[in-house]
Amino acid sequence: MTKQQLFENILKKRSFLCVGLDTDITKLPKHLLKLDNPVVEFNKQIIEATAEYCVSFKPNTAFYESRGVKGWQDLEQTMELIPSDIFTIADAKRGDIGNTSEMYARAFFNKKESGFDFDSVTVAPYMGVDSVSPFLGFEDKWVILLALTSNNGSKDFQFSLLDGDERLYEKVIKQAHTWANADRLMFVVGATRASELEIIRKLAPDNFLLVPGVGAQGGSLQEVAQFGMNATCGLLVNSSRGIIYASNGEDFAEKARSEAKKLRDEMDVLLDKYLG
Ligand SMILES: O=c1ccn([C@@H]2O[C@H](COP(=O)(O)O)[C@@H](O)[C@H]2O)c(=O)[nH]1
Repeated sequence: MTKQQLFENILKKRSFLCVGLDTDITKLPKHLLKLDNPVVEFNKQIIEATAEYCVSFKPNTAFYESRGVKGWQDLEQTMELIPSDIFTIADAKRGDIGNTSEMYARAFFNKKESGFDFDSVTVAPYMGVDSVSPFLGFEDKWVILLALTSNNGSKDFQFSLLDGDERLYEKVIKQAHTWANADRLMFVVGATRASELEIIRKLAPDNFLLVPGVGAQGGSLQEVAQFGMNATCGLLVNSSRGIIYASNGEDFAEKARSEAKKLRDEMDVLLDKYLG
């Protein structure tokens, strides 16, 4: 999917919501556990209930990898259920020496070999250009590079001051601009770091930002939009637990739908306010 197509979907749906499919089998509603494939059934109902209100789905691969072969099969079946006009993110946080990164890229982008055809994958920048460029070798696919993460531990390294008063996350963003342009490269910025968004927008005026951390982690959607929105919206705001576990009863899909709609309705107002 191109940047323009993503922006058109945002305008059409009046939403920049990304629903996180972080499906933990221990948190599923009890009535689903009797089924042969509870994770896929749960995801199917969540996708059907929320697709109208979001422009992206983001399975965090850890929730599937932790269950071995069955988890990978569930992820593959889940991906088949996502409508083709919705942007997909493999939140896998990969990156290794070049030839290994090439294998990771094939795992998420080469459907013929692996069964997966994600639009994008999250990548850690720490190992540098040769660890990221294999992902960029796949035409029309996106790299979403970790810049400033939402967790407390982000302070351990990402805020470190380098020579000339530059912080490590700023260097990541600047350097990454020499690897790819805003048509193929997004950055992860936590919603809990909204105060940094003004600086980040100066460094990355045109890039989409994937912003996790609203909902369960307490980040503010209003602040993210105020400081982070650009002329093509430039934001994909993720909520996982706040939507998919809104209820663990038989009404889980209905409750997920209302949570997604609530966020979409707020986004609609914010799009009016900042994009006109
Ligand atoms: O900085 C980061 C990077 C990734 N994540 C991931 O996003 C979701 C957030 O889930 P919630 O339930 O909405 O808190 C999850 O998959 C994280 O691994 C992040 O939170 N922060």
